[in-house]
Amino acid sequence: MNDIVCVQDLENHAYKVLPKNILDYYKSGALSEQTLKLNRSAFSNFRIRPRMMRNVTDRDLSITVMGEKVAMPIGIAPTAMQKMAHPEGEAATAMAAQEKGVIYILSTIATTSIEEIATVAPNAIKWFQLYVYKDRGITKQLIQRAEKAGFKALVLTVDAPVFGLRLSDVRNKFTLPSHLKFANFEGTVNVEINEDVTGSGINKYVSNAFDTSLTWDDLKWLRSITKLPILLKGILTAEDAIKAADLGVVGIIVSNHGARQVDSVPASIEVLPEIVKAVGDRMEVFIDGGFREGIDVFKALALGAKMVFVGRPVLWGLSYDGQRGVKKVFDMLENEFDNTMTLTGCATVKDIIPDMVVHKSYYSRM
Ligand SMILES: Cc1cc2nc3c(=O)[nH]c(=O)nc-3n(C[C@H](O)[C@H](O)[C@H](O)COP(=O)(O)O)c2cc1C
Ligand SMILES: CCCCCCC(=O)C(=O)O
Repeated sequence: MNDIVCVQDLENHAYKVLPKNILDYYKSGALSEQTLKLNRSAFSNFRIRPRMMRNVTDRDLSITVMGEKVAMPIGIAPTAMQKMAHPEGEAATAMAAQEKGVIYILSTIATTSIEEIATVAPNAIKWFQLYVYKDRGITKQLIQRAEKAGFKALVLTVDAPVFGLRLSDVRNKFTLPSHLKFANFEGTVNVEINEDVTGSGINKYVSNAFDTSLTWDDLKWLRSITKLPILLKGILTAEDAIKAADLGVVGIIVSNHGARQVDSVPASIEVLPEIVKAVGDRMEVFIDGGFREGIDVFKALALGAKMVFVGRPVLWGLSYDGQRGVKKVFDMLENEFDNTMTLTGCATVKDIIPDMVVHKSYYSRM
C-alpha cells in the first residue's frame, strides 16, 4: 500500500517518528500560532477560474529564474539544522534539489558546511541564506565562501533581528543535539547555546550573535563585498518592497518566516497582491509560507509570484527517507501542480494569468 501520497501524509509520518523537542522546533510558530494557522487557511479565500478546451497535451512546468532554467516554480526555502531530521541533513536535501532541477537555499545555520554542499551537489542551483553577524568579519567570510563554492545568489533574511517566541522551544529548552554542530562556524564563532528564561537556547545564541543594528544602508556594504545578486527574505509590506526596489535589490521573498517571528502578521498569500501591485514590474517577487499543495502554487503564480518556496515539507521528507523523501515531496508537488495546470487550461507557466485566481468575495458580489 502507498500510504504517502501528499505532503500532509509526510507531515503525519514525521509527527510519529521525530523526537518531541525536534518536532516542536520544526513545526512551531510564534506564540499562539495565529499566523501559522492563517498561512494554510488563507489559501481557501482564493478561488480558481479554470479555462477549457485549450490543448494541454504538451505541458512545460519550467521557468527561468535569474538566467537559470529551473524545472518547476517550486524551490527549497532555507531551514536550519537539517541533520536533526536525517543524518545526511542538508546534503540529502541539496542532492534531491539537484535531481529535481529546483533551486536550493542553504541556511547560514546549517549542520552541513557550504563547501560540503558544493561538493555533493555541484550541479544544483544553490543560493545562500545569510544572517548578518555582529562580527562583520564572520559575515564577510561566509559570503566569500558561498561565492567561491558556486552559490548563485545571496538571500538576506531581514525578519530576524531576534527570534520569535516559540513557546514549545522555551518549554523544551530547545538546543542543538550535542552530536551535531553549526557546520559553517567551526573555529570562527562561539556557538554555545544556553537555555534562557526568556526564550529557548537558540534565542540566546541569536541575541548574542545576530546584528540587530541592520538597516537599509547595510545593503551598500553588502554590495561592496560581493558580486552575487541580493534578495531580501521576509518582506511583508508594499512600503518595504518599494524601498528594496529603489535600492536595486533583484528580488524579494514575501515571507513571514513560516509564522515563526511576529504572530498576527498576515498569511504570506494575503500580502502577495499588495506587493505585486507595488513592485511586480520592477523586481522578481517570490513567496513562501504554508505551501503544501500544487493548487497553492498555482494560486500564488496567478497572483503574481515568480515562484514559491517550501520549508517544513522538506523537513518532513527528510525525516521520512532522506534524499528520497525530499525528492518525493517534489514529485508529489510537481504532479499536483501539473494536474492543476492541465485542468485549468495552462500548458505553460506563462498561461497562469491574474484572471485565473480571484478573491472569494468576487462570487458574493454577483
Ligand atoms: C525549522 C525551521 C527552520 C528555519 N530556518 C530558517 C533559516 O535558517 N533561515 C531563514 O531565513 N529562514 C528559516 N526558516 C523559515 C523558512 O525559510 C521559510 O520562510 C518557512 O519555513 C516557510 O514556511 P513553510 O514552512 O510553511 O513552508 C525556518 C523555518 C523552519 C520551519
Ligand atoms: C541557533 C540559531 C538559530 C537558528 C535559525 C533558524 C531559523 O531561522 C528558525 O526559524 O528557527
